[in-house]
Amino acid sequence: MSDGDCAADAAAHRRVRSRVRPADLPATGAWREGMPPGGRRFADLGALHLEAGGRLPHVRLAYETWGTLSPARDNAVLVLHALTGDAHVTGAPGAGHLTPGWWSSIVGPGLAIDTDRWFVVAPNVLGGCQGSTGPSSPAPDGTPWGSRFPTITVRDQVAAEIELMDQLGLDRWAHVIGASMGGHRVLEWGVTAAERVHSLTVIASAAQTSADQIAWAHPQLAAIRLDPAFRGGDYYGAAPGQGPHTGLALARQIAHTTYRSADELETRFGRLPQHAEDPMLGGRFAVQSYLDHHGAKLATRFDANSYLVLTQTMLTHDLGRDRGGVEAALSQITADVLVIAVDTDRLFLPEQSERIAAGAPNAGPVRYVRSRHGHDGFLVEHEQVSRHVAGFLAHVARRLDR
Ligand SMILES: CC(=O)SCCNC(=O)CCNC(=O)[C@H](O)C(C)(C)COP(=O)(O)OP(=O)(O)OC[C@H]1O[C@@H](n2cnc3c(N)ncnc32)[C@H](O)[C@@H]1OP(=O)(O)O
Ligand SMILES: N[C@@H](CCO)C(=O)O
Repeated sequence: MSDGDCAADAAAHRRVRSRVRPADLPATGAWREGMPPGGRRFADLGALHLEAGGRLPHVRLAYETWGTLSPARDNAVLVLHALTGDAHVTGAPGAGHLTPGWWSSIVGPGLAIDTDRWFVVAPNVLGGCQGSTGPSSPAPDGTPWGSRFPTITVRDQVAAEIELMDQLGLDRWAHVIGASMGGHRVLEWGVTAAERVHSLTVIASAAQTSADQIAWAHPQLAAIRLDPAFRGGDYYGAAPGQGPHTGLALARQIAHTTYRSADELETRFGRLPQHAEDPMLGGRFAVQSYLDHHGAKLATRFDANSYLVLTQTMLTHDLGRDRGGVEAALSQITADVLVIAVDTDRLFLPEQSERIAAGAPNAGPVRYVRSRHGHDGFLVEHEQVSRHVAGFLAHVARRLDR
């Protein structure tokens, strides 16, 4: 079994995947200066001592790169994915393959994060299942960590990313950008390694997880843990397709509802039945079918233990922990900061973005994406996100004299 395999428990699902996923991309050795971009690479980072205690004896991060590092090494941009994202941000030409990524409309030649200009690096997060060390990776005894995977935090994830940066030979990111869970890490970079980041963009995120967000996550965690196929987290030896897919799909259904706005669901689906199904006779409404679809789809591409571990890092996310509170922590950020919120986001409320902008000394006013889609607006509203990010990066380039 390879490190961080999202489908470790679901070989059967490989047959239904409709397109090539990052796990199928060519794996190459670590990136070295002067190398062309292309494919997924791995960085072996050694042991990591964890914030909550304990250690991971061997940490590996999978990552992809696009563009070329400038001779002055001043054009490196770090892109940090959200909960179920991965290192495959874009399939821009020149990246060695043309499979679209989750931000293909934002990152690429001539796009907002212009890979003709910036050297872009995107790691799969620690705890994930797309090549980086996570619960499906082998523990020292050679079997998957499963239930034994230690508690990790956003700070541990960033500590691993700092190790990656060192291994790549980079001193300072020109820019670090991420949304949602990616935004947690962006902010943590800004505090933990203030001197190593020139500028930040944090999208649809928060400096501290709210009670409401913890509440929404609570039944998601329970849905996975209560699936009999979860087996306390040690399900990797199960027959193909016998993993905790039901629990994971249910968790995604709960989450997906929070990723979209009530208004959108009403406008798109209203009370329409799903095709010929009759809700009066036990059939589904269209919105139920929509959630079934998204739940089932995630279960084909993600590992339930990673979902738990990463969700837990979001729950414990608190930029102010042991730093005198959120405002004291935000005040330590020296980077220029762009904060973007989605006006209809009912999970990461615009107030949470306003708090970041008010607290980070070099943040401008919050820029709003106007969308009917809610939290997922950062993945859907490409033009608006591009406009805000491109404008800010032009400012960053001027400040760097690039
Ligand atoms: C950084 C990251 O976050 S990376 C991870 C991003 N990707 C995901 O999160 C995957 C989950 N998908 C999503 O969250 C969203 O689809 C997004 C954000 C990627 C795109 O949003 P939208 O373009 O608005 O897509 P939408 O939410 O309408 O979903 C479309 C899907 O629902 C399906 N669908 C729509 N109506 C119904 C229905 N009544 N019954 C069943 N399925 C339905 C469509 O067929 C389509 O399926 P497909 O994605 O398999 O092609
Ligand atoms: N669709 C996003 C939402 C979380 O921000 C994801 O799955 O990562």
